[in-house]
Amino acid sequence: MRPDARAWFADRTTTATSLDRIDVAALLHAKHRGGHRISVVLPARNEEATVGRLVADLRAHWMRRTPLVDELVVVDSDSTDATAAVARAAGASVVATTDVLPAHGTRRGKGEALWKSLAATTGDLVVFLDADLLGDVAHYVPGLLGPLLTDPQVDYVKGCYTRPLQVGDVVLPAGGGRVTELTARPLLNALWPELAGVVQPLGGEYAGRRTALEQVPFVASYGVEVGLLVDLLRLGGLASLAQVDLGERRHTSQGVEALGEMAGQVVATVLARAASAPDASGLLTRFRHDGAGFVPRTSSVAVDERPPMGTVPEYRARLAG
Ligand SMILES: O=c1ccn([C@@H]2O[C@H](COP(=O)(O)OP(=O)(O)O)[C@@H](O)[C@H]2O)c(=O)[nH]1
Ligand SMILES: O=C(O)[C@@H](COP(=O)(O)O)O[C@H]1O[C@H](CO)[C@@H](O)[C@H](O)[C@H]1O
Repeated sequence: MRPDARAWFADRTTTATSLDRIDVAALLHAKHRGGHRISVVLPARNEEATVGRLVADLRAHWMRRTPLVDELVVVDSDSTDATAAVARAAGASVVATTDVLPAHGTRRGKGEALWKSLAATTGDLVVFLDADLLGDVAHYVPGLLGPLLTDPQVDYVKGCYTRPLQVGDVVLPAGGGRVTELTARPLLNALWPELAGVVQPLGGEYAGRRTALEQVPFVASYGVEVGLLVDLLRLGGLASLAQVDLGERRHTSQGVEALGEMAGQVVATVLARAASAPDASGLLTRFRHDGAGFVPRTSSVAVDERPPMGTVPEYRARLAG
């Protein structure tokens, strides 16, 4: 690792692997002393199997027992299952991406749900968690908030964790984060070596200051994490970033075929951010074998992004109001 990445990794990595490793009382005090309002956002597309327990746990811990979180919003991202009803029944506020900033239309993708979440929440600190997380992850919330509540220089905090991989009924102790290991990490190391210390650049659990998040574009697809990381590096420098070891992360994993398109979206975003990038086609061709021969399938992975929320008139009017 380059000296700047190594120094960042040493200075900006903290540990919050369980609740007994976190001084929640101190965080509550810092929240009140700083006059902070905290939003938790769960982008969810067809997560009826996991979103209810997750919402119930997070509300019990951080809204009922300990008033750390002020609002918990599930962003329903064109779900075709009962995600919205299950989340609402568990106590979450639920907004459909189509209902937020309707004049701007709705694009497909996780990043779109996250971009719209800024217009559907009010916290000056925003925590993002995937809605397909498994196991006890309540500590993720105070863990991610810690650096934001205690260090005014930090604008964005990434969770990091070991990533078991579930294959059928077997859970392998490692192997998760396939797009990270095979695509994002090599590209980030090559193009932004100062980010080499980021353990989970694509991890879906992170938190940020609204004042920073509203100044950067949100890639509508799965390119959103890598796009935010590069854009927030450019906005505030390495010193404005931090990461927290949250222990282990398990989630409902997609197959390699779906991850192929995700990887394409990550690569397209990296190419769009790397000024020296050739004029990327925005297309990805993959192949299946139909028994007789290889059948190509081309899909668009072109970067489709939303502008910084701070430039959207309706958002600015809401802030002014
Ligand atoms: O168009 C989308 C795709 C995904 N997601 C959500 O984003 C999170 C991460 O997506 P996914 O689990 O598909 O990615 P993985 O974790 O498998 O890489 C999950 O809560 C999804 O429900 C979303 O809100 N809209
Ligand atoms: O890190 C990764 O390689 C991918 C896939 O993880 P798995 O191989 O399914 O554990 O998962 C992440 O990437 C997505 C794109 O940035 C994020 O949106 C997901 O939240 C995150 O789980």
